Amino acid sequence: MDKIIVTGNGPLKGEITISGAKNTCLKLMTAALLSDEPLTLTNVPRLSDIKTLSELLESLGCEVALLNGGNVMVLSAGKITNRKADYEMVRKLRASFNVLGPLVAREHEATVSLPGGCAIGARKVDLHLMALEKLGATITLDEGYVHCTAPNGLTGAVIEFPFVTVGGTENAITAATLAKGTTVIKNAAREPDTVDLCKCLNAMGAKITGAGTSEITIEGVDRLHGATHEVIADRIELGTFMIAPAIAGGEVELIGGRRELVDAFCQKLEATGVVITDTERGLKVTHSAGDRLRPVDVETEPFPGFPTDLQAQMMAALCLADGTSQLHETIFENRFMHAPELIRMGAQIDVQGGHATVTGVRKMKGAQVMATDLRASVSLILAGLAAEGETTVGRVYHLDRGYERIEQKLGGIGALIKRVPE
Ligand SMILES: CC(=O)N[C@H]1[C@@H](OP(=O)(O)OP(=O)(O)OC[C@H]2O[C@@H](n3ccc(=O)[nH]c3=O)[C@H](O)[C@@H]2O)O[C@H](CO)[C@@H](O)[C@@H]1O
Ligand SMILES: C=C(OP(=O)(O)O)C(=O)O
Repeated sequence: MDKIIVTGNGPLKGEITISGAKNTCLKLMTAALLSDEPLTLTNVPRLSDIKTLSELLESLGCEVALLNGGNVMVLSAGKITNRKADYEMVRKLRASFNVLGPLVAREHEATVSLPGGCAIGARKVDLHLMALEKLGATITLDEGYVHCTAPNGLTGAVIEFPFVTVGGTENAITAATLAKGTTVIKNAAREPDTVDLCKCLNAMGAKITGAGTSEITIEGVDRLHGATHEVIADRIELGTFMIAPAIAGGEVELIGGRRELVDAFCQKLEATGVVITDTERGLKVTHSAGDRLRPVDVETEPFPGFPTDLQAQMMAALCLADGTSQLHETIFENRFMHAPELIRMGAQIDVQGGHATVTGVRKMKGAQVMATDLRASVSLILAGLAAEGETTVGRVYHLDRGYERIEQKLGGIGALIKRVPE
C-alpha cells in the first residue's frame, strides 16, 4: 500500500482546477438505472469510489464506458440483468446503497447489502427504508441484506424525515420519479449534490420541483429517457484546497470554485483572517505565512451550514491558530479520528464526545500518521504542509476514494509531496 510524504515547504502559489464532485457523481451514476437509454456524465472525477460503483452497476447489467481519459462516462442500463447488489461491492462505499431506490422503482424488486463507507459513525439506513415503505415497498432484512419489493410498483406519498439525510433524500427522490402519483419529501436535504441529482433527473424526463429547498415534490412519470449532464464542482475538494494556503500561507486560485457551494465555510475561513476573493475563473485564497490565523468556533450542520466533510480540514488549520477554537460535530458521532494523529504532530486538542477544543500552537512537527477515513486523511496532509519536516501519511487508499491526483494538484502549487510504495 502506498504512502504519501509531505514536507513543510513554506508559502504556496498557483492554481488548482477543481474536479467534478465525488458525492454528486456517485448518485448521478445510480440514476442511470432508472432508464433503458444511456446517461452520459461529463466532468467525472477519476476516483476509486467511482470505479467501485461502476463495477457494482456493471454487476447489475448496466454498461459503463469511459471516454476522454475517464472524464466522460456513458452508462447504459438497457436491461437490468441482476437485482442483487452484493456485499463485496456495497461494503466499500456508502453511496452504493443508493442503487436501491432506482432498482425498486424500475424493477419492482431489489436486494441490496447494508452499506459501508467511511467509519465515522453508526450510519443507519432506517430512514432510507422508511421512505421506501411510505412509497409502498415491503422491506425485509436478512443476513445483512435489505430485500425490497413492490410488485405493483411504487405509489407517491408524503415522506417526512425527522432530520436531514442526504443519502435518504436522494434514494427517496430516485424511487419516486417512477412512482404512480405525487410524492412530497419534507425536511429534504438541500445539498448541492441533491440539487444536481434533481437537475439530471429532470433532464431525463422526471418532474421534480423544489430542489434546494426543504420540500421537494416529485410527480411520478411512466419512464425516464437518456440525457447528458455535467457533474458540478466538488465543494469538498474546493474547501480542502482552500485550506492549503490558509495553513501554509500563499496565494492559490481554485478554478471552478464558487462561493455559494461553500459559503458557510468561507465565512469561517474569513473569520480566521484569510482573504477570499471571487475571480473570473473561481475563488482566490490569500494568506500571509507570517500571520497566525485567528481562532474560530465551528459547528457542522446540513447544507447550507458548515459541512461535516470539511470539519477535519478546518481543525488542521485551527491547530495553528493564535488561541482556542471549539469544534462541534453534530452530524456523525465518530468524526474526530484525525485528532489523535494531529496530536502526534504536536497539536493540542481535547475531544469530549462531539466537541473538540483546539488550542493553537505556533508550529507542528512532521510525524508518521494514518487515518481511518477520507477527510481525516486529507487533514493530515494539510497539517503536513505547514509542519516542520516530513509527514508520512499511511493508508492512502482512503485519499484515493475522494481526491483526484492529489500529489499533482498540491505539487502544482509548490507543495513538496510525493507518493511512495510502502
Ligand atoms: C456518499 C455521500 O454522499 N456521502 C455524504 C452523505 O452521507 P450520508 O448520505 O450517508 O449522510 P446522511 O445525511 O444520510 O447522514 C446524516 C446523519 O443521519 C444519520 N442517518 C442517515 C440515514 C438513515 O437512514 N438513518 C440515520 O440515522 C447518519 O448516521 C448521520 O448521523 O452526506 C453526509 C452529510 O453531509 C456526508 O458527510 C457524506 O460525505
Ligand atoms: C464521508 C464521506 O464519504 P462516504 O459517505 O462515502 O463515506 C465523504 O465523502 O467525506
